[in-house]
Amino acid sequence: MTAKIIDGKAFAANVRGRVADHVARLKEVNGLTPGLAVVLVGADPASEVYVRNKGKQTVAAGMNSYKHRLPAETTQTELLGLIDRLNADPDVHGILVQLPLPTHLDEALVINAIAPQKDVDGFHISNAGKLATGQKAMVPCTPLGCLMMLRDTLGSLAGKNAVVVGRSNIVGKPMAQLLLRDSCTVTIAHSRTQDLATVCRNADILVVAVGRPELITGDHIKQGAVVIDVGMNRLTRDDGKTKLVGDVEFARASERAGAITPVPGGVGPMTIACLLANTLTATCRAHGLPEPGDLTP
Ligand SMILES: Nc1nc(=O)c2c([nH]1)NC[C@@H]1CN(c3ccc(C(=O)N[C@@H](CCC(=O)O)C(=O)O)cc3)C=[N+]21
Repeated sequence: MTAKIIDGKAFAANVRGRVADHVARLKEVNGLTPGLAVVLVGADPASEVYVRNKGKQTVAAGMNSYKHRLPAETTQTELLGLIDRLNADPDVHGILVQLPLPTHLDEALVINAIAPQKDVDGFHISNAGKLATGQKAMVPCTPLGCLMMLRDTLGSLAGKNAVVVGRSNIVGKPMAQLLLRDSCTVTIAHSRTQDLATVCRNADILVVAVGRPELITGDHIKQGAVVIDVGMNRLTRDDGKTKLVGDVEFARASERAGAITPVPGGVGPMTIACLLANTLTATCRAHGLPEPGDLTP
């Protein structure tokens, strides 16, 4: 079998289009413009590019983008002060603090200082707890994007065996919660799992987010499985150029999978589209308006 390639780029463009339609209506009917504040501490070049892309797409969807660039030596008190101001600002509906933060800053403390209803990353302890207990939450963007692509590919996920490789708070754990909510039988595997290939070969749905280039090979894939590759590993080739590869060995895996996401052009673009969707959702909730049902889990 040769897998269907799930076009995350096209899917993301469709999501952004739907967000833009909702935003246009919010403006016209309610006189509201969603606003997303992005906070970047320090000057990591990769982060700069990524933050610039987010800003562009935010504006293209008709939303306001507020960028806050702080020097690497910003103190915790200064950063918490900015978050307080953004929490109190009625024009800001979503706040994203770009991770990782410089090591002298306490990431958990900073994230938990964001007002949970403005936490468009879904990283706040309150949102994680709500997701885990089936309450309405802000859902992390990457798992939300993966869920949308899985539902689009498979229809109902009920009863499927889902294996999530990776147990991070930002992808693995919330992904497992979302799959469980959709009535999958969920296994969370990780770097210490014994006989990973056997565990993975049981998966109708395989979501990989371990950050190890091409750890998952064809040998790990059940015939016809749907494979979602969250990995983004930048490798330097012999000629000095860099290339982006996932956590899945794409060529081999697509000989067995039923459908698979590429890297780049798979999960990455969906993450940003879902950030915009979450900002729209946060705006609707802040104003007691009906939520965009097609853009929330
Ligand atoms: N608070 C916080 N929230 C985040 O969501 C967050 C973060 N911090 N820190 C950094 C990571 C990284 N991240 C990416 C999302 C999309 C692409 C993306 O769209 N990639 C494209 C192109 C990649 C390329 O060619 O460089 C693709 O996969 O096709 C990349 C990276 C979000 N992050």
